[in-house]
Amino acid sequence: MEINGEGLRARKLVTPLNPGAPWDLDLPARGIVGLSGPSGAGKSTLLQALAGLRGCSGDIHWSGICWQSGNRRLAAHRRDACVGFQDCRLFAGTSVAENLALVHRHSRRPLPPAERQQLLAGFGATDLLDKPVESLSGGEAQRVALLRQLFSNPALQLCDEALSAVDRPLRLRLLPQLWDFWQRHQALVVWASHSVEEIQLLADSCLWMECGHLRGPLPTPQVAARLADEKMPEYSRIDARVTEQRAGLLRLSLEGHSLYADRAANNYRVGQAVHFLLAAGDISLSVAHPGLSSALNCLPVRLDNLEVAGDGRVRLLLSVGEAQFCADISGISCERLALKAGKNYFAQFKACAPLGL
Ligand SMILES: Nc1ncnc2c1ncn2[C@@H]1O[C@H](COP(=O)(O)OP(=O)(O)OP(=O)(O)O)[C@@H](O)[C@H]1O
Repeated sequence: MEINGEGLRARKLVTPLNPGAPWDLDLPARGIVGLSGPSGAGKSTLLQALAGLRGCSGDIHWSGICWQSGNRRLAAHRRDACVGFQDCRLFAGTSVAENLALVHRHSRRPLPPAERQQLLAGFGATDLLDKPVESLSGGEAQRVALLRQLFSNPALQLCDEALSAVDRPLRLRLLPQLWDFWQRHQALVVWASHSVEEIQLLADSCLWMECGHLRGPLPTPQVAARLADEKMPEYSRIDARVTEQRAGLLRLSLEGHSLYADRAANNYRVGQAVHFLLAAGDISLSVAHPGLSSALNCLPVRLDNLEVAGDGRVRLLLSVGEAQFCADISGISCERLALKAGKNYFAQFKACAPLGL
Protein backbone atom coordinates (compact mmCIF):
# COMPACT_ATOMS: atom_id res chain seq x y z
CA MET A 1 0.00 0.00 0.00
CA GLU A 2 1.30 3.48 -0.92
CA ILE A 3 0.79 6.14 1.72
CA ASN A 4 0.24 9.84 1.19
CA GLY A 5 2.68 12.43 2.42
CA GLU A 6 6.23 13.49 1.86
CA GLY A 7 9.39 12.77 3.76
CA LEU A 8 10.70 9.73 5.54
CA ARG A 9 8.39 7.67 7.71
CA ALA A 10 9.59 4.56 9.52
CA ARG A 11 7.49 2.46 11.86
CA LYS A 12 8.56 -0.23 14.31
CA LEU A 13 11.99 -0.80 12.78
CA VAL A 14 13.71 -3.65 14.58
CA THR A 15 17.28 -4.85 14.01
CA PRO A 16 19.31 -7.29 16.14
CA LEU A 17 20.54 -4.18 17.97
CA ASN A 18 17.14 -2.98 19.23
CA PRO A 19 14.85 -6.02 19.71
CA GLY A 20 12.91 -4.39 22.55
CA ALA A 21 12.99 -0.78 21.39
CA PRO A 22 11.57 -0.40 17.85
CA TRP A 23 12.53 2.78 16.02
CA ASP A 24 9.85 5.19 14.77
CA LEU A 25 10.88 8.10 12.62
CA ASP A 26 9.09 11.00 10.92
CA LEU A 27 11.37 13.34 8.99
CA PRO A 28 10.48 16.02 6.44
CA ALA A 29 11.34 15.67 2.74
CA ARG A 30 13.86 18.52 2.97
CA GLY A 31 16.39 19.72 5.50
CA ILE A 32 19.44 18.55 7.38
CA VAL A 33 18.86 16.37 10.42
CA GLY A 34 21.80 15.57 12.69
CA LEU A 35 22.21 12.09 14.17
CA SER A 36 24.47 11.74 17.17
CA GLY A 37 25.07 9.65 20.24
CA PRO A 38 27.81 7.53 21.81
CA SER A 39 29.97 5.20 19.77
CA GLY A 40 28.32 1.83 19.18
CA ALA A 41 24.84 3.21 19.90
CA GLY A 42 23.43 2.15 16.52
CA LYS A 43 23.65 5.20 14.24
CA SER A 44 25.23 3.36 11.29
CA THR A 45 22.81 0.47 11.82
CA LEU A 46 19.86 2.86 11.51
CA LEU A 47 21.21 4.55 8.35
CA GLN A 48 21.92 1.23 6.66
CA ALA A 49 18.52 -0.18 7.66
CA LEU A 50 16.80 2.86 6.12
CA ALA A 51 18.76 2.46 2.88
CA GLY A 52 17.91 -1.25 2.66
CA LEU A 53 21.51 -2.33 3.24
CA ARG A 54 20.90 -4.03 6.57
CA GLY A 55 18.07 -6.39 7.42
CA CYS A 56 15.33 -5.08 9.67
CA SER A 57 11.64 -5.61 10.20
CA GLY A 58 9.09 -2.81 10.14
CA ASP A 59 7.78 -0.31 7.61
CA ILE A 60 9.68 2.39 5.70
CA HIS A 61 8.04 4.90 3.36
CA TRP A 62 9.80 7.68 1.46
CA SER A 63 7.75 10.42 -0.21
CA GLY A 64 4.67 8.20 -0.11
CA ILE A 65 6.50 5.27 -1.75
CA CYS A 66 6.72 2.00 0.15
CA TRP A 67 10.33 0.92 0.57
CA GLN A 68 9.54 -1.83 3.03
CA SER A 69 6.40 -3.27 4.57
CA GLY A 70 5.77 -6.82 5.77
CA ASN A 71 7.59 -9.13 3.37
CA ARG A 72 7.82 -6.45 0.69
CA ARG A 73 11.24 -4.87 0.12
CA LEU A 74 12.34 -2.37 -2.52
CA ALA A 75 15.94 -3.21 -3.50
CA ALA A 76 18.51 -0.77 -2.15
CA HIS A 77 19.62 0.37 -5.64
CA ARG A 78 16.01 1.29 -6.52
CA ARG A 79 15.63 3.63 -3.51
CA ASP A 80 16.35 7.30 -4.26
CA ALA A 81 18.91 7.34 -1.45
CA CYS A 82 22.59 6.95 -0.79
CA VAL A 83 24.67 6.14 2.25
CA GLY A 84 28.00 7.88 2.69
CA PHE A 85 29.95 5.19 4.54
CA GLN A 86 32.61 5.90 7.16
CA ASP A 87 35.09 3.87 5.11
CA CYS A 88 34.22 5.70 1.84
CA ARG A 89 33.82 2.61 -0.41
CA LEU A 90 35.09 4.32 -3.56
CA PHE A 91 35.03 2.19 -6.73
CA ALA A 92 38.32 0.29 -6.61
CA GLY A 93 40.64 0.26 -9.62
CA THR A 94 39.41 3.61 -10.92
CA SER A 95 40.53 7.23 -10.68
CA VAL A 96 38.79 10.00 -8.75
CA ALA A 97 37.48 11.44 -12.04
CA GLU A 98 36.05 8.05 -13.04
CA ASN A 99 34.32 7.67 -9.67
CA LEU A 100 32.67 11.06 -10.07
CA ALA A 101 31.78 10.57 -13.75
CA LEU A 102 30.09 7.26 -13.04
CA VAL A 103 27.69 8.63 -10.43
CA HIS A 104 27.07 11.75 -12.51
CA ARG A 105 25.99 9.57 -15.47
CA HIS A 106 23.57 7.58 -13.32
CA SER A 107 22.23 10.51 -11.25
CA ARG A 108 18.47 11.11 -11.24
CA ARG A 109 19.26 14.83 -10.70
CA PRO A 110 22.59 15.46 -12.48
CA LEU A 111 24.39 18.67 -11.57
CA PRO A 112 25.23 21.25 -14.26
CA PRO A 113 28.96 21.47 -15.25
CA ALA A 114 29.50 24.84 -13.50
CA GLU A 115 28.21 23.41 -10.23
CA ARG A 116 30.49 20.37 -10.54
CA GLN A 117 33.51 22.60 -11.21
CA GLN A 118 32.65 24.79 -8.23
CA LEU A 119 32.36 21.76 -5.95
CA LEU A 120 35.66 20.31 -7.15
CA ALA A 121 37.42 23.61 -6.47
CA GLY A 122 35.65 24.18 -3.14
CA PHE A 123 36.56 20.68 -1.94
CA GLY A 124 40.19 21.11 -3.06
CA ALA A 125 39.76 18.05 -5.30
CA THR A 126 40.72 19.43 -8.73
CA ASP A 127 44.29 18.16 -8.35
CA LEU A 128 43.10 14.73 -7.24
CA LEU A 129 41.10 13.93 -10.39
CA ASP A 130 43.75 11.77 -12.11
CA LYS A 131 44.74 9.87 -8.98
CA PRO A 132 43.79 6.22 -8.49
CA VAL A 133 41.47 6.04 -5.47
CA GLU A 134 43.85 3.57 -3.77
CA SER A 135 46.49 6.34 -3.53
CA LEU A 136 44.28 8.79 -1.62
CA SER A 137 44.83 9.64 2.03
CA GLY A 138 41.94 8.96 4.44
CA GLY A 139 40.83 12.61 4.42
CA GLU A 140 41.17 12.89 0.63
CA ALA A 141 39.12 9.72 0.16
CA GLN A 142 36.39 11.11 2.44
CA ARG A 143 36.24 14.35 0.47
CA VAL A 144 35.97 12.41 -2.79
CA ALA A 145 33.28 10.13 -1.31
CA LEU A 146 31.29 13.16 -0.22
CA LEU A 147 31.73 14.80 -3.62
CA ARG A 148 30.57 11.59 -5.26
CA GLN A 149 27.45 11.71 -3.12
CA LEU A 150 26.78 15.35 -4.08
CA PHE A 151 27.33 14.52 -7.77
CA SER A 152 24.83 11.67 -7.38
CA ASN A 153 22.48 14.16 -5.66
CA PRO A 154 19.73 11.77 -4.50
CA ALA A 155 16.66 13.02 -2.64
CA LEU A 156 17.68 11.20 0.56
CA GLN A 157 21.31 11.39 1.65
CA LEU A 158 22.44 9.40 4.68
CA CYS A 159 25.90 10.53 5.75
CA ASP A 160 27.83 8.45 8.25
CA GLU A 161 30.68 10.46 9.82
CA ALA A 162 31.47 11.76 6.36
CA LEU A 163 34.20 14.20 7.47
CA SER A 164 35.71 12.37 10.46
CA ALA A 165 39.15 12.00 8.79
CA VAL A 166 39.30 15.59 7.47
CA ASP A 167 41.35 18.12 9.46
CA ARG A 168 39.41 20.73 11.43
CA PRO A 169 40.29 23.89 9.41
CA LEU A 170 39.26 22.17 6.17
CA ARG A 171 36.14 20.73 7.81
CA LEU A 172 35.09 24.21 8.94
CA ARG A 173 35.54 25.39 5.34
CA LEU A 174 33.57 22.50 3.83
CA LEU A 175 30.59 22.69 6.18
CA PRO A 176 29.24 26.05 4.89
CA GLN A 177 29.68 24.80 1.32
CA LEU A 178 27.65 21.71 2.12
CA TRP A 179 24.97 23.75 3.83
CA ASP A 180 24.77 26.13 0.86
CA PHE A 181 24.66 23.19 -1.59
CA TRP A 182 21.72 21.59 0.23
CA GLN A 183 19.87 24.92 0.32
CA ARG A 184 20.08 25.01 -3.49
CA HIS A 185 19.65 21.28 -4.23
CA GLN A 186 17.05 20.26 -1.78
CA ALA A 187 17.21 16.86 -0.17
CA LEU A 188 16.67 15.24 3.18
CA VAL A 189 20.13 14.79 4.65
CA VAL A 190 20.70 12.75 7.80
CA TRP A 191 24.15 13.68 9.05
CA ALA A 192 25.61 11.26 11.62
CA SER A 193 28.49 12.75 13.55
CA HIS A 194 30.17 13.02 16.93
CA SER A 195 31.34 16.56 16.16
CA VAL A 196 29.46 19.27 17.97
CA GLU A 197 30.67 21.78 15.36
CA GLU A 198 29.35 19.74 12.44
CA ILE A 199 26.00 19.20 14.12
CA GLN A 200 25.64 22.88 14.99
CA LEU A 201 26.80 24.23 11.63
CA LEU A 202 24.65 21.87 9.55
CA ALA A 203 21.64 20.51 11.37
CA ASP A 204 18.21 22.10 11.66
CA SER A 205 17.24 19.47 14.25
CA CYS A 206 18.84 16.35 15.61
CA LEU A 207 18.23 12.69 16.44
CA TRP A 208 19.90 11.13 19.45
CA MET A 209 20.77 7.44 19.58
CA GLU A 210 21.88 5.83 22.83
CA CYS A 211 22.14 2.07 23.57
CA GLY A 212 19.88 1.31 20.59
CA HIS A 213 17.21 3.81 21.72
CA LEU A 214 16.33 6.54 19.21
CA ARG A 215 15.03 9.94 20.35
CA GLY A 216 14.04 13.05 18.45
CA PRO A 217 14.07 15.07 16.35
CA LEU A 218 15.28 17.35 19.17
CA PRO A 219 16.41 20.99 18.97
CA THR A 220 20.04 21.09 17.79
CA PRO A 221 21.31 23.21 20.75
CA GLN A 222 19.96 20.55 23.16
CA VAL A 223 21.93 17.81 21.38
CA ALA A 224 25.00 20.05 21.07
CA ALA A 225 24.95 20.61 24.84
CA ARG A 226 24.65 16.86 25.38
CA LEU A 227 27.61 16.19 23.10
CA ALA A 228 29.65 18.76 25.00
CA ASP A 229 28.44 17.27 28.30
CA GLU A 230 27.15 20.67 29.42
CA LYS A 231 23.75 22.21 30.12
CA MET A 232 24.38 24.88 27.49
CA PRO A 233 26.68 24.36 24.50
CA GLU A 234 30.03 26.13 24.44
CA TYR A 235 29.41 27.24 20.86
CA SER A 236 26.31 29.14 19.77
CA ARG A 237 25.11 29.11 16.20
CA ILE A 238 24.24 32.54 14.84
CA ASP A 239 22.28 33.01 11.63
CA ALA A 240 23.05 36.16 9.63
CA ARG A 241 23.03 37.52 6.10
CA VAL A 242 26.00 38.65 3.98
CA THR A 243 26.03 42.37 3.18
CA GLU A 244 29.57 42.73 1.79
CA GLN A 245 32.78 40.77 1.20
CA ARG A 246 35.91 42.81 0.63
CA ALA A 247 39.62 42.23 1.13
CA GLY A 248 39.07 39.15 3.27
CA LEU A 249 36.59 40.91 5.53
CA LEU A 250 33.02 39.67 5.52
CA ARG A 251 30.31 42.08 6.67
CA LEU A 252 27.13 40.49 7.94
CA SER A 253 23.78 41.71 9.11
CA LEU A 254 22.25 40.30 12.28
CA GLU A 255 18.90 41.66 13.48
CA GLY A 256 19.71 45.03 11.88
CA HIS A 257 23.24 45.21 13.34
CA SER A 258 26.49 44.94 11.37
CA LEU A 259 29.03 42.26 12.24
CA TYR A 260 32.48 41.54 10.82
CA ALA A 261 34.31 38.27 10.24
CA ASP A 262 37.90 38.33 8.97
CA ARG A 263 38.62 34.61 8.63
CA ALA A 264 36.04 33.75 5.99
CA ALA A 265 37.59 31.05 3.78
CA ASN A 266 34.72 30.84 1.28
CA ASN A 267 33.23 33.24 -1.25
CA TYR A 268 29.74 34.48 -0.55
CA ARG A 269 27.01 36.27 -2.48
CA VAL A 270 25.59 39.52 -1.11
CA GLY A 271 22.25 38.69 0.52
CA GLN A 272 23.23 35.05 1.09
CA ALA A 273 22.00 33.50 4.34
CA VAL A 274 24.91 32.13 6.37
CA HIS A 275 25.57 31.01 9.91
CA PHE A 276 28.60 30.73 12.10
CA LEU A 277 29.62 29.57 15.57
CA LEU A 278 30.67 31.80 18.42
CA ALA A 279 32.59 30.34 21.36
CA ALA A 280 31.25 31.46 24.73
CA GLY A 281 34.79 32.29 25.85
CA ASP A 282 35.33 34.75 22.97
CA ILE A 283 32.69 37.22 24.18
CA SER A 284 33.11 40.02 26.69
CA LEU A 285 30.37 42.11 28.25
CA SER A 286 30.17 45.83 29.16
CA VAL A 287 27.49 47.76 31.02
CA ALA A 288 27.99 50.85 28.80
CA HIS A 289 28.92 51.17 25.12
CA PRO A 290 32.68 50.57 25.08
CA GLY A 291 33.36 53.19 22.38
CA LEU A 292 36.08 52.67 19.79
CA SER A 293 37.79 49.34 20.28
CA SER A 294 39.98 46.94 18.33
CA ALA A 295 37.23 44.34 18.83
CA LEU A 296 35.22 45.10 15.69
CA ASN A 297 31.95 43.62 16.86
CA CYS A 298 29.74 45.19 19.48
CA LEU A 299 26.10 44.15 19.89
CA PRO A 300 23.45 45.57 22.23
CA VAL A 301 22.17 42.47 24.05
CA ARG A 302 19.68 41.48 26.68
CA LEU A 303 20.83 39.17 29.45
CA ASP A 304 18.25 36.38 29.54
CA ASN A 305 19.84 34.07 32.09
CA LEU A 306 22.94 33.54 34.28
CA GLU A 307 24.19 30.22 35.50
CA VAL A 308 27.17 29.67 37.78
CA ALA A 309 29.48 26.95 36.44
CA GLY A 310 31.53 24.74 38.75
CA ASP A 311 34.89 26.31 37.90
CA GLY A 312 34.19 29.93 38.93
CA ARG A 313 32.83 30.92 35.53
CA VAL A 314 29.37 32.26 34.91
CA ARG A 315 27.59 31.18 31.73
CA LEU A 316 25.37 33.97 30.37
CA LEU A 317 22.55 33.53 27.90
CA LEU A 318 22.30 36.68 25.77
CA SER A 319 19.86 37.71 23.07
CA VAL A 320 19.77 40.25 20.29
CA GLY A 321 16.32 40.18 18.72
CA GLU A 322 15.53 36.53 17.96
CA ALA A 323 19.19 35.44 18.06
CA GLN A 324 20.51 33.88 21.28
CA PHE A 325 24.07 33.05 22.21
CA CYS A 326 26.14 32.14 25.28
CA ALA A 327 29.03 33.98 26.87
CA ASP A 328 31.37 32.83 29.63
CA ILE A 329 32.74 35.37 32.07
CA SER A 330 34.44 35.01 35.43
CA GLY A 331 32.46 35.15 38.67
CA ILE A 332 34.48 38.24 39.65
CA SER A 333 33.42 40.11 36.48
CA CYS A 334 29.82 39.11 37.11
CA GLU A 335 29.97 40.63 40.60
CA ARG A 336 31.80 43.78 39.49
CA LEU A 337 29.32 44.48 36.72
CA ALA A 338 26.39 43.54 39.02
CA LEU A 339 24.79 41.67 36.13
CA LYS A 340 21.08 41.00 36.33
CA ALA A 341 18.82 38.93 34.10
CA GLY A 342 16.44 41.07 32.07
CA LYS A 343 18.88 44.03 31.78
CA ASN A 344 20.58 45.31 28.63
CA TYR A 345 24.35 45.26 28.04
CA PHE A 346 26.90 45.32 25.20
CA ALA A 347 28.60 42.15 23.97
CA GLN A 348 31.94 42.46 22.17
CA PHE A 349 33.96 39.99 20.15
CA LYS A 350 36.76 40.20 17.61
CA ALA A 351 36.32 39.70 13.87
CA CYS A 352 38.37 36.50 14.13
CA ALA A 353 35.84 34.92 16.55
CA PRO A 354 33.14 33.75 14.09
CA LEU A 355 33.88 30.11 13.10
CA GLY A 356 32.73 28.16 10.08
CA LEU A 357 32.43 30.83 7.39
N1 LIG B 1 27.59 -6.26 10.87
C1 LIG B 1 27.41 -6.30 12.19
N2 LIG B 1 27.14 -7.48 12.81
C2 LIG B 1 26.96 -7.55 14.12
N3 LIG B 1 27.05 -6.48 14.94
C3 LIG B 1 27.31 -5.30 14.39
C4 LIG B 1 27.51 -5.14 12.99
N4 LIG B 1 27.77 -3.82 12.74
C5 LIG B 1 27.72 -3.22 13.93
N5 LIG B 1 27.44 -4.09 14.91
C6 LIG B 1 27.30 -3.79 16.34
O1 LIG B 1 26.13 -3.01 16.50
C7 LIG B 1 26.35 -1.98 17.47
C8 LIG B 1 26.02 -0.65 16.83
O2 LIG B 1 26.97 -0.36 15.80
P1 LIG B 1 26.84 0.91 14.89
O3 LIG B 1 27.97 0.84 13.93
O4 LIG B 1 25.47 1.00 14.37
O5 LIG B 1 27.06 2.07 15.98
P2 LIG B 1 27.36 3.64 15.78
O6 LIG B 1 26.46 4.36 16.71
O7 LIG B 1 27.28 3.98 14.35
O8 LIG B 1 28.85 3.70 16.29
P3 LIG B 1 30.07 4.69 15.91
O9 LIG B 1 29.66 6.04 16.42
O10 LIG B 1 31.21 4.11 16.67
O11 LIG B 1 30.24 4.63 14.42
C9 LIG B 1 27.79 -2.10 17.91
O12 LIG B 1 27.82 -2.77 19.15
C10 LIG B 1 28.45 -2.93 16.83
O13 LIG B 1 29.49 -3.69 17.34
